[in-house]
Amino acid sequence: MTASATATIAALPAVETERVARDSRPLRLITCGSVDDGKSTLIGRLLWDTKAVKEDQAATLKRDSSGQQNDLGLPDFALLLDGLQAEREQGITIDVAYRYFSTDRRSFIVADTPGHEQYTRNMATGASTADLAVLLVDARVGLLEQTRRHATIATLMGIRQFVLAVNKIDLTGYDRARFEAISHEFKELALSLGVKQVTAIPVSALKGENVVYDGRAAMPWYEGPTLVETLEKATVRSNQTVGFRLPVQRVSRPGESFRGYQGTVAGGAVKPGDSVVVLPSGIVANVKQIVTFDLVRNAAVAGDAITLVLDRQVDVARGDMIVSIDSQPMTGRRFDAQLVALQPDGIEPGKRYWLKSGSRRQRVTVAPTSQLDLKSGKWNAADKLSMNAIGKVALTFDEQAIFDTYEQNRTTGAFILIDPDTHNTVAGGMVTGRHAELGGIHTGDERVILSLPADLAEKLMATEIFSSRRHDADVRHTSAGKASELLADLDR
Ligand SMILES: Nc1nc2c(ncn2[C@@H]2O[C@H](COP(=O)(O)OP(=O)(O)OP(=O)(O)O)[C@@H](O)[C@H]2O)c(=O)[nH]1
Repeated sequence: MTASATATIAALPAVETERVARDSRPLRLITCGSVDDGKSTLIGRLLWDTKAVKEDQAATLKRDSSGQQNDLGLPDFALLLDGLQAEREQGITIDVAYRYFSTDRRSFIVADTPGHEQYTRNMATGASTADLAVLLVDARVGLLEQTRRHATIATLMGIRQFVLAVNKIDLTGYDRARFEAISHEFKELALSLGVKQVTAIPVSALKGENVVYDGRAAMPWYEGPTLVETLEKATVRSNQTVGFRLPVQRVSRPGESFRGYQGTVAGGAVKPGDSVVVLPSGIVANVKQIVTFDLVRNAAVAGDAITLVLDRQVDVARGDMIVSIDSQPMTGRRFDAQLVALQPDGIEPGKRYWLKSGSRRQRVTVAPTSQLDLKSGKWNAADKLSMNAIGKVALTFDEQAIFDTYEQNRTTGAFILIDPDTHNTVAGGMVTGRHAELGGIHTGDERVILSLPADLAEKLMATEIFSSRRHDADVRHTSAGKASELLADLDR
């Protein structure tokens, strides 16, 4: 039942699982911990106690672990994950092994991110598809700087549910006060990151206490859920908070009479008759037909690979996006983003890259503005980013770009940056919004009469007062004071 895959940060869309969830989609989780906190033991224990380990693997495990360090006569669960090292690849490939397990209630996919160097990017990749993060600490040691680092990265990648597994609780003599002090400190950390959904659990991964089976015999003072019970109740992060998105991968023209636009639905749903807009051109059309490899369908949802047929001839090319008319993504030339720098050269100020998001590849200039200090959780001003750094940047495109925020859609809000000279992937990133810059009301002779945020300028220009009198001399000479009055009127 185990499976693994290497993924690049470009492959932010989910790795598919053949398993069908019993009552919902599988819950995706990531486990994070410092060296020796017991991450491998915990994952091994989860797989073992949920019987996700095949019999042949189980036999090997029992054999290999005989004489291992633990004298409890238990298999060394960490061995289950050993195959991973061999799967590591060079270059930009990021190692994330996906393990599958299930209970009667639900199935789970756990992203296991090995490696101590490159940890940030491995973790960012694993976290990008996860609904929940399990953070491990050693009960004897408590929270470490790493714990803050992992929690911060998980939050940045959009995770809003944390489980704190206070592991090796057996080695503290099941010390309740110790557990409570660590949980308290962690909850404060989580709150400072804006995460309110936190469950802290005292665990012995080695002995299997409070993982799948409860640990009441050893910890009668703990009345909360086990790790698996918590996971069973967690919510799945939805990728469908915005409307229909179809990044066009290919235009199919098998004959004169048929023209279809192929791609994987990246958000929302679509059915024949729906009105859609082709971006960036802005052409409106209706959906005539939805075809999959063998069927004509009456609807398609996120994750479906489809061919979309429209009711009129429109100009659509690879890299365009077909979206629902009433919930459109952002379009523009300047966006704000957060990214993880992946190459030794880091990200230089003002350098030009190729940006790839789905099937689209565009020229972009990247200007770092700040870097996250993972120790303090603060953003410090920075104009370049070194390898593994997480930074905020402004993206400026040569042409119109199309994005959702990553918070709204993890496919259409994610991208990678490619160095045009070396073809290396230099960063993986998430769009956080349109770049807020000072815009202005331009008069007919291009004089700026008032500088104000671009959104507000657009809003003002869209009003009747300005659009009808745009070239009017009165408006051209409107003073800043007068324009402010007009704005104040608008906001009333
Ligand atoms: N007593 C006790 N030992 C544990 C527990 N969990 C893990 N260990 C032991 O701690 C050591 C480290 O466990 P691992 O699972 O290899 O730790 P890890 O965090 O995966 O380490 P890396 O893979 O190096 O990052 C091993 O000797 C485990 O047997 C626990 O709950 N109780």
